Parts: sequence; structure tokens; C-alpha cells
Amino acid sequence: MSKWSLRGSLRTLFHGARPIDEESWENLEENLILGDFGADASESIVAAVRASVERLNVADERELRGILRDELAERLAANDPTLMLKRPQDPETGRLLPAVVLVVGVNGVGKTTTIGKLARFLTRMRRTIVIGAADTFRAAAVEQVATWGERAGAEVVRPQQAGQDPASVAYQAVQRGIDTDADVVIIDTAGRLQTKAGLMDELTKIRRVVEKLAPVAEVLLVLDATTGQNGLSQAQAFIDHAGVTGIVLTKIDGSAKGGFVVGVQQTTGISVKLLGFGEGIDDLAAFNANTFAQELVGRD
Ligand SMILES: Nc1nc2c(ncn2[C@@H]2O[C@H](COP(=O)(O)OP(=O)(O)OP(=O)(O)O)[C@@H](O)[C@H]2O)c(=O)[nH]1
Repeated sequence: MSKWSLRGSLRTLFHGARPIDEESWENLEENLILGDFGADASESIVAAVRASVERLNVADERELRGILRDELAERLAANDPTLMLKRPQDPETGRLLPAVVLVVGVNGVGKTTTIGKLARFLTRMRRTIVIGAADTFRAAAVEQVATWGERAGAEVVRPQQAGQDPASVAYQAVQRGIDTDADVVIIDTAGRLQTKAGLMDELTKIRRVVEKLAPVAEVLLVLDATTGQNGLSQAQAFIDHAGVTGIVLTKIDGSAKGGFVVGVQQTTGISVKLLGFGEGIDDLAAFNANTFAQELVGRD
């Protein structure tokens, strides 16, 4: 069981005996919007809950909690949240290669912290991890990821000189992973290039160079849940161009905005796979639709 919990406004709804009427629906929609589900998802959730209420012939507001929870769980379960970390086989030698994970995202969303947490999550499962510090523009960034890596019990491959081509660091990290028979190589990519062209070029190059050695298993986009809908539009360039296979939502502890998860999955069609809920190394959980729906609405 995870240690995190949400404090969203949906948890306060529908506790008392009261007939379901127009006010119930207005109240629900308002609280969905406040919870950062986004206008479209809010509207369609209200419509779906209304349809269930009519079908089930329910009249008491207290019944709405369970119906809402089921509706959210169903939506959240529409995408597969499994991290794909199966090691691929080298087609020539038959040797197992490491599963390569690229971590992408804009500045300050919690990328480095997430890499540390993910490494820890995996070393606890007795996987051996190599981290590539391919964010080579800022020496402090390399040091930060190295500190997290060491805490997590992962080996860290650093640039040999300042400003080294990130793709070459990524390549060296994957090579190191192959040489040491590591299970997973996690590559920290810089989120500093905000223009689409720069972003594209760098990520495409990293991917192309890495794939000379091993296929990329996951491209994880890190998003800060507290930035809500705004964060989503910032992230669109990555979603459009980086071949994102999963989303990590960070800082869900710091916001009442858990509804962002529903909106994000619905808008992008990409699964949320991991949740970051604090600044500590163990504050990461695998995403689970039922648990999350329960956290959004609260338990009875
Ligand atoms: N409350 C909370 N804080 C978090 C979480 N994840 C990261 N942070 C904090 O967010 C801040 C930024 O995290 P970083 O990991 O440095 O973010 P980054 O994306 O690597 O940032 P840059 O290297 O500047 O691009 C730090 O103060 C972290 O402690 C989380 O899940 N919850």
C-alpha cells in the first residue's frame, strides 16, 4: 500500500443523505474542474455518472460516491500502466541487453529526483542499474543526478568533459550497461532546449545513437502535477516528437489536483505509469487505477 494521499475536493462531496438533483450535478462539475480534470473530461464524467444514475435508478446523493469512483477507475484503467523493462536480446549474439529508459521533461518538473527514485525502486527489486548523466550543459545537474544515483545504489556514467555531446554520454552509459550486464540503463536527458527543433534534434540523436547498441524500452515524460493544464501544453512538444511511452506525474503530494491524471491520459492517450509524491527517495509509486480513484474520491 502506498503512503501518499490526495486532498482533492471530491473527497468532501456526497456524504449526507440528500436527493440527487440539478444542484448535485453542478456541484460535481464544479469540483471536478477545481480538481483539475479539465473542462472536457469534467463534462464527460458528469454525463457518464448521470447516465449510470438513470440506469441504476438511484436517488440518494450518497450513492454517487461509489458510482463516481467506479467511473474514474474505469477511465484510469483504459491505459496499461506497466513499465516495460524486459531485457531485449541481442539478435546477433543472443545475449541479454539492458532495458534502456530515456527520461525527458522540461526544467524543474522533478526529472532528476524521479531518476533517483526509479533507480532505488529497481535496485530494491534486485535489478542492477546504470544511470547516464547525459544532461551535460550544467555541471550541477551532473552532480545532482550522481548524488541520487549513489544513494540509490546505481552506477553513474558521467560526461568526460563539460559540454560533451549528450548522445555520446548516453552511448557510453548503455555500453557500460552492456559490459556490466546491467538490467536497466536510465538516461537523464536535458530539458533545457525549449524550442521544438532543438528538442527534437537532441532527443532524436540520443535515441539514434543509443539504438546502435540496444533498443529503447521506455521514454518517460516527467510532468509536474501542480502545473496542471499548463504543464500539459508545455509538454506537448515531447509528446508529439519524443515517442513518449509513459508519464511520470510528480508532486501529487503538493496539490489537490489529482484530476490532472485523468485529463492527461484522456488528452494524450499515454499512460501514467509512476507517481512521485514527495522529495524522499522512496516517494514513488507504480500507478494503479483503483487505488488512484479511491484516493480521488475517498473511501466510504
Ligand atoms: N513535493 C515534491 N517535490 C518534488 C517531487 N519531485 C521533485 N520534487 C522537488 O522539485 C524540485 C525540482 O526537482 P528536480 O529533480 O531537480 O527537477 P529537474 O526536472 O531535474 O530540474 P532541472 O534539473 O532544473 O531540469 C526539487 O526541489 C525536488 O525536491 C515530488 O514528487 N514531490
